[in-house]
Amino acid sequence: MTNEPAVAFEAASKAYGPVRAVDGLDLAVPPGETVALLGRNGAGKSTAIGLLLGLDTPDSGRVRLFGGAPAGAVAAGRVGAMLQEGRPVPRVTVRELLTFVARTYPSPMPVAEALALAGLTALADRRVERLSGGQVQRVRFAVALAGNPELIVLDEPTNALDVEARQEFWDAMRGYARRGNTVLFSTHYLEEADAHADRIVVLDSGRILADGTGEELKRAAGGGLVAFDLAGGPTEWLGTLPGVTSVEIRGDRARLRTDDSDATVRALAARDAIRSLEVAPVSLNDAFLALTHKPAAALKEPEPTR
Ligand SMILES: Nc1ncnc2c1ncn2[C@@H]1O[C@H](COP(=O)(O)OP(=O)(O)OP(=O)(O)O)[C@@H](O)[C@H]1O
Repeated sequence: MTNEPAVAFEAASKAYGPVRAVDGLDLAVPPGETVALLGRNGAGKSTAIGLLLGLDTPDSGRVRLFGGAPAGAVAAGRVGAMLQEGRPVPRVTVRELLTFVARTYPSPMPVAEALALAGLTALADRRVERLSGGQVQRVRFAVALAGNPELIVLDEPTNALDVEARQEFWDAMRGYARRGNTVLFSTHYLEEADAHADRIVVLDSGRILADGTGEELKRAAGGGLVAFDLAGGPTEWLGTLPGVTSVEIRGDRARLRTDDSDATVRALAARDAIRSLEVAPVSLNDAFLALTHKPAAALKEPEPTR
């Protein structure tokens, strides 16, 4: 391993006519990190991934993989990818397919190892067209592993999978990441980004809106919510409390947004204004909305877990 980032976007831009799909993107991913690219439809995730894999070239700036041009890293098998478009399912077994793909790489991962990592050992002799959607997605993951890559790039890998298939997919991905490999995946799902990535990069209109852990995004979006009963008390002083960024009064209940819940609660307690006190962290969903300033309808959420 070198000290080079696994992935580096350096002021990379790509426009389609008037649309700046990727707009001056600067992003470095060190080896071993799992990063989620989070954004709404059209945020620029797939375009960024296309640039990263050398499928497209930036209009300006550049993209480097392990310190070199993407095409070199891809040809050497250092990068595996799972893109969105589904290819027709071949009429061969899982093992046959993987064996065939592995032969196209200079130093492939042993087929049995790719099968195990993708959770497909028991399905190795099943024909691909007889698998479920979730299993096919893991076959695509195994195909991406065939070249024994150090970096894997996944464009919305769990789209259209049910909860169980999603969990199985992420288990497979984590097994790969635990070996010290780098993962970059795109998603619309906040919970998936939070649960499976070390770092979340929020993209909007081809630019980075936020970059950090789920916790950091929540903090950046304004910490928490403190609510309590006013019990007929005055309200004009609430906005001056430490940490408070906004005040909302509904009936006899005050709801304060704060970037320092602890300080806000201490100040309220000093005034004995803690009747039916409620303190809640800002949700990741709220954080994302605050960052993108878009209505909730623009977001997709995964189905609730069982
Ligand atoms: N080949 C293309 N020709 C014209 N416009 C394009 C092309 N590819 C992408 N765009 C536009 O660039 C912008 C970014 O699209 P991109 O597919 O990268 O977003 P995304 O975040 O991956 O969205 P999704 O979540 O829907 O996959 C969008 O406005 C899209 O319409």
